[in-house]
Amino acid sequence: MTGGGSGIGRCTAHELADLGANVAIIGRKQERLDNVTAEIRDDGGTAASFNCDIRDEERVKEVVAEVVERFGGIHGLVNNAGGQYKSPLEEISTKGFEAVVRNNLTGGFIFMREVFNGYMKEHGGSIVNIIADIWHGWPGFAHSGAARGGMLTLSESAAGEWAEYGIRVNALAPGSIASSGLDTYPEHQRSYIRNSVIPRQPLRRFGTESEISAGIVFLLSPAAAFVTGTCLRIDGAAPNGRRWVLNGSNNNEAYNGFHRAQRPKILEGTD
Ligand SMILES: CCCCCCCCC/C=C/C(=O)SCCNC(=O)CCNC(=O)[C@H](O)C(C)(C)COP(=O)(O)OP(=O)(O)OC[C@H]1O[C@@H](n2cnc3c(N)ncnc32)[C@H](O)[C@@H]1OP(=O)(O)O
Ligand SMILES: NC(=O)C1=CN([C@@H]2O[C@H](COP(=O)(O)OP(=O)(O)OC[C@H]3O[C@@H](n4cnc5c(N)ncnc54)[C@H](OP(=O)(O)O)[C@@H]3O)[C@@H](O)[C@H]2O)C=CC1
Repeated sequence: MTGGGSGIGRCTAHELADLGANVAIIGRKQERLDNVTAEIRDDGGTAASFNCDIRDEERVKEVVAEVVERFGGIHGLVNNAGGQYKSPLEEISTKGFEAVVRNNLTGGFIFMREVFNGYMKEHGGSIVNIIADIWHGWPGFAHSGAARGGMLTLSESAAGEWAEYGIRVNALAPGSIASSGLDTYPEHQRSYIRNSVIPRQPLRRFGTESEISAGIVFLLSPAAAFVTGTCLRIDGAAPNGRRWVLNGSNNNEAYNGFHRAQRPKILEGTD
């Protein structure tokens, strides 16, 4: 479980441990990892923490070997670690773009490859890659949208290539989830989500960490034995990228910046 020290990862680690799994809690901040490991042990479960930056290839190799040594195998991998910052596309530096892609795509790729080579190739397993609500883009988070879109197709490719090894690979896309991760954003951004994003979503509320962990557990479990190469969207039917068009009373305002000659024929005579 990468990113197991907080939020969705912590919640999923608890749920997996309750179901009897031995859980490897992976992340960078040792105190968080130790806290979650202690919580699970207090509840009677089995867990161990592994300090690791998912972008550090050599450390990932070591951690995969340590987990196999400690628990005897890796039957499930949850690539959950990730995050990004909000920025207009034109202001994202190349360094910032690459940092976000490395955290949300390359790191997950490294983990998948190492778990495949270090255990699953011989024994099979299930991989769940956490992405985001990236349909129709992710305005304000273009770097992360690009990385998560990459993670989606990476999951589909891996599902095709690794099916013969008994490995299932799926993505899971959370919508707006009331998690510790969301709490890291400044209040004005959170209130924008609360007041402008959530009301345009059919279920009109934030999702919870446990609603995401339930989906992860399903995809890891034998109940999903015939599910691979797909994406489970748990988002209350959030429109995300489409919100820019859905914002007005009709769609015409989306064309306001266009010269008359460029406007679609269907809009002629509507203003
Ligand atoms: C609509 C409302 C929705 C409001 C919010 C909507 C949320 C939607 C739901 C999503 C929820 C979640 O994902 S929950 C997960 C929450 N957690 C996070 O998001 C954690 C975010 N942070 C990180 O993971 C990392 O800091 C990350 C961004 C990957 C960068 O890590 P690194 O250590 O590799 O890199 P750094 O050295 O920090 O930065 C590298 C460069 O990146 C750029 N950079 C980094 N942070 C920056 C920042 N805050 N602002 C500008 N630029 C930044 C700069 O160019 C940096 O270079 P210099 O200029 O040289 O410094
Ligand atoms: N909450 C939401 O609304 C949504 C969340 N998501 C995604 O779901 C996932 C979990 O989010 P959530 O629980 O909300 O947020 P959190 O910020 O609580 O969780 C992210 C976790 O990832 C770990 N992490 C980040 N970067 C690295 C790294 N390079 N190496 C190792 N660990 C890392 C962090 O721990 P540490 O800093 O200690 O390493 C942290 O525990 C993230 O990928 C997030 O982007 C997607 C859509 C919506």
